[in-house]
This record gives sequence, C-alpha cells and structure tokens, in this order.
Amino acid sequence: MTTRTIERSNAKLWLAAIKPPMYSVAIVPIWVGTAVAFYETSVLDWVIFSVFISSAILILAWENLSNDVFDSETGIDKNKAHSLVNLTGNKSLIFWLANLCLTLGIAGVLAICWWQRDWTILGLILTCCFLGYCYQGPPFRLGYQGLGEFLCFFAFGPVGMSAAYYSQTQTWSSLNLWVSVVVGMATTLILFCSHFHQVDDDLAAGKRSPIVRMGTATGAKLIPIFCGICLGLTAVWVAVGLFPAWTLLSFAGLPAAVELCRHVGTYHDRPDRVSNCKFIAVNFHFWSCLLLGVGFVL
Ligand SMILES: C/C(=C\COP(=O)(O)OP(=O)(O)O)CCC[C@H](C)CCC[C@H](C)CCCC(C)C
Ligand SMILES: O=C(O)C1=CC(=O)c2ccccc2C1=O
Repeated sequence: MTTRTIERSNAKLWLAAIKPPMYSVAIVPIWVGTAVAFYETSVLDWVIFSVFISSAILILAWENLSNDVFDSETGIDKNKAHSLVNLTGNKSLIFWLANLCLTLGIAGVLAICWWQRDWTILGLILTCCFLGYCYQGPPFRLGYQGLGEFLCFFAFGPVGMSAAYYSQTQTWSSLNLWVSVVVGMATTLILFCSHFHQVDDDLAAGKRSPIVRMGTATGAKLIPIFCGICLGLTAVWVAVGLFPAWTLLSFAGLPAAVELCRHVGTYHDRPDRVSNCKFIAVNFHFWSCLLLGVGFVL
C-alpha cells in the first residue's frame, strides 16, 4: 500500500468516526420547533436560535463521543475500526473531550435561560441529556435492552422540540407536540436503521437491539411503515387543517424514503451492503423535516 492510500483510508476512518451528516439530527428539532413558533407567534429571535443550534450540536457530540467511551467498556466496539477510542487509543482523551462538549453545550442553554430569566429550557435539555445517558451509560444501558428507540423518540421529538418552541415564545403549543411526533419518528428511524449491520457484534456483546430481537427481514418490512407514518401523518394533518398546506413540501423526502426501503429490503442480511442505510435514513430525515419547517415559515 502506498502512503497516499494509507492516508486516504485513515481520513475515511476519521470521517466515519466523526459522522458529520449525523449532526443534522441535532439541528432539525431546533429548526422545526422554532419554525412552528414563528408560524404561531410571528416571533423569531435569531440569537437564541443560533445559540440553541450550537448547543444542540455540542450536546450530540457529547452523546456520540461518550457512546464510543461506554461501548469500549462493554467490548461491543472491538471490531469497530472507526470508534474514536480505537482510533486514538486514548479513552480518557475522548472522555474529557465529551465532557468539554457537554459543558459548552449546557453553557449555551444556560445563557439562553439567563437572558430570559427562565430555567424551563434547562430542565428540558437536561432531561434530553438524561435520556441520552440512559441509552448507553452504566448502570442503565437501555440501548442494550432494545429500548433506545423510545428514548430517541422523546429526546428529539416532544422534549427537544418543546425546548426549541419554548426558547422562542416562553409558552407551550399543542401544534408543536403534533409536529414533534413526525420529527421524533423520523429521527428514531435513523437509530433503528443503524442496527442492521451490527447484529453479530451486538449478539456477541449481549446487546438485544430491536433488529437482534426481530431479525433483519422483519426489521426491513417495518421501514416502509415508519416512512409511511411520517409522511402520511403530515398529509392527514394538512387535510384536517391542523398543518398549513406548505408542509406538504416535506414529501421532498420521498425519494430518500423509497431508496431506503428498496436498499434495506434487498440487503438487510448483508452487513457490508446495508451498513450505509442509516445515512440514507439521515437523508430522508433531513429533507422531510427541513421542508416541514419551511412549510411553517412560508
Ligand atoms: C449515540 C446514538 C446512537 C449510537 O448507537 P450505537 O451504539 O448503536 O451505534 P455505534 O455503532 O455508532 O456505536 C444516539 C442515541 C440517541 C439517544 C437515545 C438520545 C440522545 C439525546 C441527545 C443527547 C439530545 C440532543 C439534542 C437535543 C438538544 C435536541
Ligand atoms: O452513530 C449512530 O449510529 C447514531 C448517532 C447519533 O447521534 C444518532 C442520533 C439520533 C438518532 C440516531 C443516531 C445514530 O444512529
């Protein structure tokens, strides 16, 4: 192997470890919650919006860095070359980097609370962090019991989006909760898809992910249902007048949904081929939810 080939595959490993596209998952609930707030109140504070987005990205970085730390302790990542702990060989560096991200993320939330003299958002975001910790940290490790999808739904759906809405309006909204069901489900679909290629490693480490429990073939059959519910709910709520018609723009996510269903339907039991499916799910989540938010702003 030439030096350049080695450098290229190293760069690929680092990119796979850092997972840049995954961070859209932190931006989306803040964007959509803010868009619903604008739709209902015509209020949009750009400073709070920007600080909240930065904090959400930092908090998700904490979640991912600490995931590599905790997974290194259970042995589940021993074959995962793109774990940051395996790449650096320095668990305590990743642990402290994770804590730094969490501290900075919470500092941003504290700044918003201090400007508004209201600590509600801090409570909501600490709840999201607690759900994130329960997913992977001892003694809970609920992700190992196959319960991660429920935590994910609430963190990125009702709780995370209520925090975003509240940061703009300092009040609550039932419409925002309906919208958060769609965002929560689209985010949960990403986590669900992330398990398909890991069945062997998960089984060996005693992790009973939903795909380990139900098998890859049944899991693949659930994906069109997930996508159908996300887009179908929007269509029904537009039909009954709950959502504005422009939110149908979220159907821009349909091509990614079709690609995801076909890809996982064909390759669900081929780890090498199915491993990229969570990024197709990220595409679906990004386009459908970005444009759902645009539909509330137009
Ligand atoms: C870290 C997550 C998934 C990785 O899972 P896994 O270990 O199977 O994957 P690897 O193979 O890559 O090791 C995501 C877990 C999501 C969790 C249930 C909820 C996280 C909540 C966040 C802390 C909320 C942050 C955003 C909020 C402010 C809107
Ligand atoms: O690495 C992963 O598999 C995931 C990382 C992540 O931050 C996330 C957030 C929300 C839903 C799913 C996921 C992942 O699957």
